[in-house]
Amino acid sequence: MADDYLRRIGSLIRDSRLHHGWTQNQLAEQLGTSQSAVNRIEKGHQNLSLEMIARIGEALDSEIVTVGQPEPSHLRVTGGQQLSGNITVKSSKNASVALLCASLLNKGRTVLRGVARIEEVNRILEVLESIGIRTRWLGGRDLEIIPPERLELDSMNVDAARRTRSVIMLLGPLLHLEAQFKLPYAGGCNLGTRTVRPHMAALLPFGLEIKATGGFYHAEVDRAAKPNRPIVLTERGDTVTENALMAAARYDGVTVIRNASPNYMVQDLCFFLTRLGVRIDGIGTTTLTVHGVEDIDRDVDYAPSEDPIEAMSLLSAAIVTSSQITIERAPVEFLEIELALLEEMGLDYDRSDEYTAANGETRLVDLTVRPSILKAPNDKIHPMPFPGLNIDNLPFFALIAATASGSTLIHDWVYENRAIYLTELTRLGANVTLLDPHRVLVDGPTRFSGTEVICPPALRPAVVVLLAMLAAKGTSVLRNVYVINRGYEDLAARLSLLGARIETFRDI
Ligand SMILES: CC(=O)N[C@H]1[C@@H](OP(=O)(O)OP(=O)(O)OC[C@H]2O[C@@H](n3ccc(=O)[nH]c3=O)[C@H](O)[C@@H]2O)O[C@H](CO)[C@@H](O)[C@@H]1O
Ligand SMILES: C=C(OP(=O)(O)O)C(=O)O
Repeated sequence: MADDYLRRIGSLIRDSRLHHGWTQNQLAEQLGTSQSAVNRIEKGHQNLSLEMIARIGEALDSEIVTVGQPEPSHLRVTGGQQLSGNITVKSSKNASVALLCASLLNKGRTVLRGVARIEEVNRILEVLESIGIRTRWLGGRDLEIIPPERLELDSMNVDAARRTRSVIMLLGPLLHLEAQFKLPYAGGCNLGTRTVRPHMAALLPFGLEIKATGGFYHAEVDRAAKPNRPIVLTERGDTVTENALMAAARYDGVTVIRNASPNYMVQDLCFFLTRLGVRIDGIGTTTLTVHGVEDIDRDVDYAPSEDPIEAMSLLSAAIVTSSQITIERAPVEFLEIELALLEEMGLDYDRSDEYTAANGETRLVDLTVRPSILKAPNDKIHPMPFPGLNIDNLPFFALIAATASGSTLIHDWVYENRAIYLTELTRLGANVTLLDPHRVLVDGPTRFSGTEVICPPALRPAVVVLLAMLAAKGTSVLRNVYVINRGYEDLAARLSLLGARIETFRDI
């Protein structure tokens, strides 16, 4: 068994043991082995037979690994537990997938450090591998990416590609590599129609023409085309800005992108491109001036920053369970509006002095959240492109509003479908009224009670339901949690380390 797997299995065993509140000695007793053997197993220093893994799984009443196609996995939550302790925010899904796509711009070796082990990253890795790119976990969470001489786009793993929205970000890099190619329609969260036209408009000045038919975008590249005036994005979208940046990065000239998104994943991509020798003026603003380079062949090392949406999820976990926890490494510059609003609602919390993320740029803090009595905010809550309240954080405000006294109007003007999923909270006892597809009215406070829910097909609403279950009296079941694993690494196990009672199980 490869060392990397042994370490991962070891850490799953450790998490599960801690979840049971057992010492290494206690687990050793159950297994009829020594404490030092358990210690070696947990550190990944011990070869494990399948029989041993099964015995450990049985002792801990938890499936450590599955063999073959995994069945859908579910969570059983015993709510009402207060959480305590410290938890560290992991790197963001959205930056990681953008950087994986951007690694195609580089003929050299790319190493991405501290990448969260999430399903969205796995799907993009499957896509990259299927077209001939060598990818390898170096141990822990560092990823190595080495491109081949020539891509094999016809062998693309279409199933994996269709499960992500991120695959759309291959358009920008591929236009430099191939004169003709096709990509499957992008998937991701099912939030109603999500636009592709802005991507086509942003990439047309680089000669990329796309026809969408039969489930694929068919692309043709006119190499003579040049972006001879500023590219004005018709909407300030994150992935569209990233596509424009990746196209501009290998264009031998200067490209100005206006109405660019300055959001966290875009900033991470800019910092990464800078390491590849691309000069970008205006990082963090809505006008980016990119001094591209025709050829990039560098060995590069970069660590994407921490996920503001995960930080917001953890803040919400503390709030709904009335707990004191410390959230370490929260990227505060992407949470300022959220924190200001929570303060207005009455949240009692402290933040540490700022320090810098491993990318050398992003400002981080540790946030200590204390139990607070919240009231509804004075005005409706609505998202805006950065530096506004992040659209992906909006669902968490519906949950928080349900714990606060008074009425809160949540207005999701961006997505056609996401607000609708927030009505799932009514199953757990919240008072959420859908006023129209974009607006919900939440009346609190709520005494949540446990029940069974199937995950909505959207990441953040699914996490919101899970967090409500942590607050709910009694036992709840959350079914089909792939959607959560798409964006969060071992969320259930990490919450369990804070004292939540969550078990993972599968249908037989
Ligand atoms: C892989 C990735 O990075 N995904 C993120 C990215 O998706 P992505 O950039 O793909 O977001 P979309 O292109 O789907 O845009 C989101 C929605 O916003 C609308 N829109 C956006 C900007 C604007 O100025 N006007 C406007 O109307 C679009 O029409 C669309 O309906 O950004 C979204 C919005 O931050 C996040 O929810 C996603 O997590
Ligand atoms: C909408 C989201 O993701 P995606 O763009 O990958 O569907 C999200 O991260 O909440």
